[in-house]
Amino acid sequence: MPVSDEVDASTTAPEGPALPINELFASLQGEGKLAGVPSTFVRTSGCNLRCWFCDSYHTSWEPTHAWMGVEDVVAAVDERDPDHVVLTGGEPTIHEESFELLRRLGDDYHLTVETNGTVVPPEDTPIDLASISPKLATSTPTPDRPPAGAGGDGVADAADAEAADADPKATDWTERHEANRIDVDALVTLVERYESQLKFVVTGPEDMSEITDLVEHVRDAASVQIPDHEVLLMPEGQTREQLAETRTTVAELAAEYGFRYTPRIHVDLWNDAPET
Ligand SMILES: C[S@@+](CC[C@H](N)C(=O)[O-])C[C@H]1O[C@@H](n2cnc3c(N)ncnc32)[C@H](O)[C@@H]1O
Ligand SMILES: Nc1nc2[nH]cc(C(=O)O)c2c(=O)[nH]1
Ligand code: SF4
Ligand SMILES: [Mg+2]
Repeated sequence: MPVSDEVDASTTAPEGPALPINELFASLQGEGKLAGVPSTFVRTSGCNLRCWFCDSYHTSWEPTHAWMGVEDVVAAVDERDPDHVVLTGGEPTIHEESFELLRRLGDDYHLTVETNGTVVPPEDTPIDLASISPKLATSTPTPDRPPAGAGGDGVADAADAEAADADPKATDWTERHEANRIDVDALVTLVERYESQLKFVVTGPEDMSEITDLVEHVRDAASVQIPDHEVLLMPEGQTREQLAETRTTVAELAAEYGFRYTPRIHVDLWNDAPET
């Protein structure tokens, strides 16, 4: 579903600070060190990257949204009365108004921001957990790895390659995604400033050398420790079936390398249903 029924379906931005909202819902945090914690999710639309596997296709490859004033988002969160709020996307940090929203929510809620780690928020932005998911080389879209979301079957095959050639979306984004997916300085600032987790989407053993190199670089440059238990390996997969194929390998890699494994419990529970 492109835009949640729960969000006001305004197609034009209201006066004052506003955000393009794709979904706003209550669920359990499905990933990372707060997995299982009841949380209200605010999902902005729009992203500066294009992972081929993006499970939020309608915020990246085909962004759709309704505009909500920041005050209306705050009211919708207050109505659900959670302890924890998760701001996600798309990439929430590409919108200045996300920082205004966080400032408005900061006194009342524990705030997690799900981010690809390419943008540093203004210094006064309250964030209790920076959930950083740096994007690896295997996230880059190519004709062999076209977008898997909404309508795709998640299996890159000749038909997808042909479709990607015909529709230049995937190849248009190959270079742009590759050029922008990692910003070590931004990652260092984020881990120095906030309680953090580095949550890597893992497609297989070939991802491990890039993960260990990147973690080493960030550790060398940062003035804070990054313990192994804050480096999380998460299996790639938008559906139960896809996760069933990757999770054992990824769990075994976590055990082998001493990093933490995170499940995707919302996928186990509700598969790829919207607003979960
Ligand atoms: C949709 S993203 C939005 C936040 C931000 N743009 C990012 O990528 O971190 C939310 C989380 O889902 C993860 N994710 C997206 N598609 C996935 C997939 N197919 N399998 C596993 N994790 C996925 C991202 O890596 C990120 O941790
Ligand atoms: N339940 C649930 N937990 C999540 N944790 C991070 C999510 C995200 O899309 O950022 C997410 C999500 O989409 N659903
Ligand atoms: S960075 Fe996040 S929202 Fe953007 S395409 Fe990748 S997974 Fe999707
Ligand atoms: Mg999600």
